[in-house]
Amino acid sequence: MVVERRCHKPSSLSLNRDRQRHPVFSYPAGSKFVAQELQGRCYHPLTQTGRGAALRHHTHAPEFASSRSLGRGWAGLLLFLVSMLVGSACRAEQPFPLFGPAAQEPSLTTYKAAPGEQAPQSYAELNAWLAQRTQVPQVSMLGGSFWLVSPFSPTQRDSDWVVAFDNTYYGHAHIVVLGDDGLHQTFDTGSDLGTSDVPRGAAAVTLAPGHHYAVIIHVTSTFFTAMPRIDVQTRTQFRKRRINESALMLGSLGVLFGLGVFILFVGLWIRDRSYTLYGCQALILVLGWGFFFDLPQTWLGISTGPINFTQWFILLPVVHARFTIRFLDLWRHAPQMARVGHGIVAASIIALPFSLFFPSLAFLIATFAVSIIVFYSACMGWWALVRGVRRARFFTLAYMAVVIPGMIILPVNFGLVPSAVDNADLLTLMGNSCEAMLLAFALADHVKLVEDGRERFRRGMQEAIAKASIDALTGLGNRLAFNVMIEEITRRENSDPAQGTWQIAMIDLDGLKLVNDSQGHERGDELLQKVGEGLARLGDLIRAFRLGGDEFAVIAYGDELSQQRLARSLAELDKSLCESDFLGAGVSYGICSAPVDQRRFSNADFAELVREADRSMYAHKSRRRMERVAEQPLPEVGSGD
Ligand SMILES: Nc1nc2c(ncn2[C@@H]2O[C@H](COP(=O)(O)OP(=O)(O)OP(=O)(O)O)[C@@H](O)[C@H]2O)c(=O)[nH]1
Repeated sequence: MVVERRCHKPSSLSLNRDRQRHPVFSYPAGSKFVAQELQGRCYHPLTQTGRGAALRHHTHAPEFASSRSLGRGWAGLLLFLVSMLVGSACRAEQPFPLFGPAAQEPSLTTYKAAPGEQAPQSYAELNAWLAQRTQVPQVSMLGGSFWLVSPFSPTQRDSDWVVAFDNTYYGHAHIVVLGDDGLHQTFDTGSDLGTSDVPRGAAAVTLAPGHHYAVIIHVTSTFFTAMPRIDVQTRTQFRKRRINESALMLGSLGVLFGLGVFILFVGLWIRDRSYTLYGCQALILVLGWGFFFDLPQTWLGISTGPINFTQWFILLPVVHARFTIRFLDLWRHAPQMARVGHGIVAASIIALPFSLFFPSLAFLIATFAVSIIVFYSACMGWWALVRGVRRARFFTLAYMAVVIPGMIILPVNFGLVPSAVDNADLLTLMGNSCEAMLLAFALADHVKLVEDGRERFRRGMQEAIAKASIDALTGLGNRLAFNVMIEEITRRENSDPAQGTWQIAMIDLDGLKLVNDSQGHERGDELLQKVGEGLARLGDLIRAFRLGGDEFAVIAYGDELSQQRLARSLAELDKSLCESDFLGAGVSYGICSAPVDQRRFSNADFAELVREADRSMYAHKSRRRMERVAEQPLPEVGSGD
């Protein structure tokens, strides 16, 4: 039974074009549905053989405990790296000239300095002057006033030399260079004065080969960051070295600053606290190192008063600990450790004013604060890495970049072992830049992991929807799939109206109850499957659904001829069922079609089509019933007894 509902004249567009416009039909009809795209609200059905098929092999893998063996591999590699580097640094007999030609490092004797004491005026007075001094083993890390004396003789036949007083932060140094050739040269340097060279504390002197000289330094500082050192180098060598050091210092600061600003901006933009904390952390490091190298005074002429680099480093754990907690999600995975992190934050906040009131302790507090936070973050990263947390890979690597120089430098700073490198501060700054870069990688890696997780979730949802859209018995789409397809068609037609004819057939299976009751439910299921198979074979541009029970529907697209073909196919299916051994089986159906020609289709239009097809199907069914009744032999008339 075919009921036609014409809207406009039918189209004559080619099938290929129609297929392009309606890719939903370009897969074999009757196969299972896979929802391909769940982008917010809209998704469209595809079949098993389409793109959706590739999705089936995807598995869900939670990030935690996903790759423990991989994590242990990384951890082992890092441990090996650290032990190699620290071991070779400790074996070094002389400081390794990392940043340029090695300098002469004449030995340095330290004496206590008293107020009002003057340096000797000539080399000849030196011995008598030294006899009046009280020698001490080394400068106190908590600051004070000291005399540092270092005799030396130039080892090269060169007259242009540079004497540099470095390896430590100091407030004010008055440096006197005396020689047995009558040389008497003085210069003042130090953070309190606003030095003009970066890094601080170098002066050019003219030395005659074969003569003896001495550097006498009167240094006063609230604290020292390491044991002071005097470097004597020819000017050419010194220039090379200073260019290298300055370039590396500025490069490292530039990396920190660039990463800090960029990631802070990204964090504020996407409102992600990890990024914001990371950006702040990098910028605090820039300020800390900038103050360490006296850049505000040297470049900007700003006097920083009681504020020095230490306050920035004490502030660092406040953001650093929170970044670690957030990035590794410690509140969820290790709440005790997250509490420890918050303890570090609180301790740093308390220590900040303390460092201003007790300036000589400021560096020790800063060293302690930085060591604790680096140790905490490295341990947390390590802990997470061993548990297979993928995002901890670059994170742990980043902390190795500061732990390695830290392990080499800290014992040197406290005078416990001889210096292994010639500019420990710069090495630490470079370690910080590497750390910042690796943490930026860690954030990028994290973004990728989040994106992967989102993709897995999306695919999981697609699979779930696909499963929920399939009728398990027949493999046809179910009522959900039917509704989705109608929505999809209306959406497509509205955005890109086509020319053609939409046909909907409503089909009801006859005799299922009889088969169930007389031949058993299994035979009833077989009958349903047979109908499903028959409908699935109807044609390329036809999709069949089992709406529930013994109700089926077909949506087809084509021209008038295809509509007639659909009616013929359903009639053949009915015939084959009637001739089968399923008792009283057959199909009743009604087809309704709506030609479209640049016409907007709504859900209501389709609902109307479905209703009309339904009405026509019931008409067909009742007519078949009447026919059957008519075919039955009339009951015999009583014999009249
Ligand atoms: N075997 C089987 N039976 C089902 C299934 N779903 C529904 N049924 C049964 O199918 C029967 C449908 O009953 P009716 O609607 O009267 O079906 P019918 O015998 O074809 O009669 P008409 O549709 O009125 O022509 C009910 O007894 C249901 O319990 C199924 O998945 N498998």
